[in-house]
Amino acid sequence: MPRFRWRVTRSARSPFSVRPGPAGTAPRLISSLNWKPTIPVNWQKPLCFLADCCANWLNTNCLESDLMTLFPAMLDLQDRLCLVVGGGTVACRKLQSLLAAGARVRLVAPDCRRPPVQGEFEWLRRCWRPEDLSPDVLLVVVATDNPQVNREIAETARRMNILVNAAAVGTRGNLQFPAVRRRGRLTLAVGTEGGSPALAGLVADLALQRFGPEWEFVAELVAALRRSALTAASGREYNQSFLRLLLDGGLAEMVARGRWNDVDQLLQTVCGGNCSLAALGLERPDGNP
Ligand SMILES: C[C@@]1(CC(=O)O)c2cc3[nH]c(cc4nc(cc5[nH]c(cc(n2)[C@H]1CCC(=O)O)[C@@](C)(CC(=O)O)[C@@H]5CCC(=O)O)C(CC(=O)O)=C4CCC(=O)O)c(CCC(=O)O)c3CC(=O)O
Ligand SMILES: NC(=O)C1=CN([C@@H]2O[C@H](COP(=O)(O)OP(=O)(O)OC[C@H]3O[C@@H](n4cnc5c(N)ncnc54)[C@H](O)[C@@H]3O)[C@@H](O)[C@H]2O)C=CC1
Repeated sequence: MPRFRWRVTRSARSPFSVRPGPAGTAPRLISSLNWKPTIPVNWQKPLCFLADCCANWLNTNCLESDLMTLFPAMLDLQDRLCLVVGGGTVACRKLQSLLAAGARVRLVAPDCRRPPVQGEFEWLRRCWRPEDLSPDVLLVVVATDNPQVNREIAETARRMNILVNAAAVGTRGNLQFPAVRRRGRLTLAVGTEGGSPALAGLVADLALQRFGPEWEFVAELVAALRRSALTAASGREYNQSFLRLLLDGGLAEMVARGRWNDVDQLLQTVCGGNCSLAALGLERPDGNP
């Protein structure tokens, strides 16, 4: 069966409105659709009302996630205060990712089902209170199993310009966590704008298979190369052509197989005679100079 999908770019609007007619005449029905309605005058007001109701309903119930074009960004959360409300599996997963990012985390929940294996956090062992959203909170994860509480926290936080990660259905947030996999400094982050978080996880897993453990070293190497040989001033094309030559020359495979002499050889061929792992300040993982 074909599946209809609303394509609305901003908030949904009723396609109809009523404008007052000239003095003494009935109000006019204005349609923004390419359809000129011939509707009996006494139907016009109820029809507008109905269309408004539909638009409101769509706005609050269906279109929130479809409307968004989220801006993907990497946040520096080091020492920033993040609040996690709820202590279930979901909240604990988010707690763990925030701690891994170096955030200062405050958990507000009567229980904590899966305490993180690593990292320290503050735990207010009770239910959420409005004063928990102090102005020094940068972001709040809303993950209780109580929809009303979730909505209240999210609304209060948005009013205070605090970023809201709404983990639960029916709560409106403005920051979603993507599925993240890492190879050292190479971060693979996949999002589906709330469409299917499980798919995001699956695609991230596929990407991780494609970029195996050797990519951690590859990313280190090209970062060192960028600091020394490649430069921001040279622009993208210059940088990319170097990187292409290295990758097409089999850099990742050489690293994966520990062929460090070949890596040095490739660096010399592509980047010039003096370039080598040692010259870039990188230790060979096999310990040889
Ligand atoms: C909007 C968002 C807000 C946010 O939480 O940030 C959100 C919302 C919701 N998730 C729900 C369900 C599930 N979420 C997961 C898993 C993940 N969810 C994550 C992110 C996001 N989830 C954000 C959108 C991101 C995007 O779309 O790109 C990931 C990527 C990152 C992370 O959580 O850190 C992590 C992947 C972990 C990984 O593999 O890396 C699984 C699978 C599992 O648990 O294994 C399920 C069950 C299967 C399914 O439903 O798909 C429900 C329904 C709850 C209910 O039915 O009660 C809601 C609420 C709703 O849909 O309104
Ligand atoms: N975003 C995501 O990835 C996913 C989100 N969800 C949704 O996230 C929500 C939480 O899911 P789970 O962790 O599985 O729930 P859970 O039932 O395991 O835990 C709920 C937690 O909320 C706490 N809580 C309840 N009222 C509270 C209050 N007033 N103040 C502070 N804490 C309070 C409870 O003590 C408990 O620790 C649910 O709405 C669920 O549907 C579910 C799966 C994945």
